[in-house]
Amino acid sequence: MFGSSLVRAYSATGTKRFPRSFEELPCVPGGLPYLGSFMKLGANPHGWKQPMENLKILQEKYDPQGNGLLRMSSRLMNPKGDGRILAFFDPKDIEIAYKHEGKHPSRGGALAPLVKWRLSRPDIFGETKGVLMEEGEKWHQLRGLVQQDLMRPKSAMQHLDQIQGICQDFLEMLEREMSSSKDGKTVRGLLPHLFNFGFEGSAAIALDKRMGVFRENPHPEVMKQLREIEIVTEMSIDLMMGIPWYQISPFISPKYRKFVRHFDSFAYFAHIDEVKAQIKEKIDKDQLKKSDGISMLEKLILKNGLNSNVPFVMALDMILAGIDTTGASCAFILYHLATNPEKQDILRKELLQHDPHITESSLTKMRYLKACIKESARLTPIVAFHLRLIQEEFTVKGFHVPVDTLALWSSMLSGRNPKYVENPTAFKPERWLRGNETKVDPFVSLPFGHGPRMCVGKRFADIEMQLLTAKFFRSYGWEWIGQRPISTIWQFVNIPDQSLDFRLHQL
Ligand code: HEM
Repeated sequence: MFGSSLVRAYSATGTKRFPRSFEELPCVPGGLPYLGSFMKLGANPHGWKQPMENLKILQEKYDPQGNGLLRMSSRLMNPKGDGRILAFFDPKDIEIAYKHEGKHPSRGGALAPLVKWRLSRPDIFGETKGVLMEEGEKWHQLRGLVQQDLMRPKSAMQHLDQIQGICQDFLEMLEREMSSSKDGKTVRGLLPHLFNFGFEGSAAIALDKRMGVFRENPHPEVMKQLREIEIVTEMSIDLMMGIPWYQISPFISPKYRKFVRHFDSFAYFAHIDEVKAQIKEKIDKDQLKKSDGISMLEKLILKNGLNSNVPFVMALDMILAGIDTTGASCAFILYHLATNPEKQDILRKELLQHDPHITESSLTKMRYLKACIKESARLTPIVAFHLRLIQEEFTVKGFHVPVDTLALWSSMLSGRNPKYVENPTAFKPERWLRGNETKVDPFVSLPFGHGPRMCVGKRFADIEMQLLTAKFFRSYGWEWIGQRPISTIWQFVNIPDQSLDFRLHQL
């Protein structure tokens, strides 16, 4: 009965030490019952558009000594741990927290509306909620089934030519946009096109199918589906952060019913039965063999069998998870390079040392390109918060953190904090190059998360961002003509708060 407190009170050498209790941590007080003080992240002045900025204000107010730890509460966000939430600000403490994420890391119940929808659609999801939403041993098994095919560096490299083809189509679309502008050089409102790039790239990798979004006349059905996803994404923060009436009954939550309608439309559009029939035919004719040339879906079917839902749900998740994430990341890269012409020149010099057709070997040598992408993710990470439901108690800065505490941190805050990054507001890709003496702690900026539950699409997202950036800056000089500085809006991921407008100079 006294086991865990005794372990805490005595160190391994038997000398007495007293971690202070969780309740003694600096804390954001108040809040409504059930919703708790966590909801102050969505209050004025920044609202849910910039909850990270609100968190910074709350830390300055309630942790004036700058301990780097701030306790909050919300039973909505963490029903399992009595509403305990702890925000971390110091990269050293973030590293410690990851060490206690357990064998089956969990991001808690933040995606509850999506889980509810999946459970109500057994015809699509069957025995699995997908790697994004499964928990515990089921997540572990599922991740094991897809890990190798998705995370091996070679897997992504097999798609180099396919993605370069998509980049080429994007460039042709840009030419059309420019030639219809007054000065023949301007493109405005590029963000939706970048989302389309994420969609086209993910669909090509997952299904080996080109959707043709950059054609002069894209298929209206495909564009309708992209709109469905846009609606779902726009609604998701409202649903995730509001009182979950839909858990009592979907009938009392018109918002949830709308969310489901649009999600259904997208999921059924994937035409799973049709794709299944085509692949079955290939298998029957003995035409489907494990090789580099087959789609990710086909690889997963060969491993899991045609009757398993796992390959189809993974393909659906790849498409869903690759739209806004890759699109918004590319948007910020373009912005930072367009507003830093001297960095743009250094990048171009590197790109021009290689053949325009990028190969695995030339990509490996493009170190400045990768540093630009890392630096953009440090300044404007698209994921607002990283979450872990702590599975092993630990002590940090002398305070006890119990099991089932929901730990959260924001790369936006650590990445811009002068305590951890020298001259943090400057776009300085050089800081990520080997040999640079001003080292940045790796836990300062974690665009893809960390550990066994980190982003499973990282390899694909990396090559998509690298190829698009390389093609764009080799072909044009990019000049930003929007307002400065750009800021972010949290819309499931952080996206730019204004239209992406550029003037392009042909090289
Ligand atoms: C630049 C683009 C992307 C960024 C910045 C990004 C970032 C992230 C982050 C931060 C996580 C949470 C990791 C954690 O909890 O430690 C995540 C999870 C995930 N991402 Fe990505 N992502 C991107 C693109 C993609 C793409 C293209 C796919 C398609 C395969 C994808 C699929 C997933 C999946 C399935 C998970 C859940 C993994 C799990 O729970 O085991 N992501 N992503």
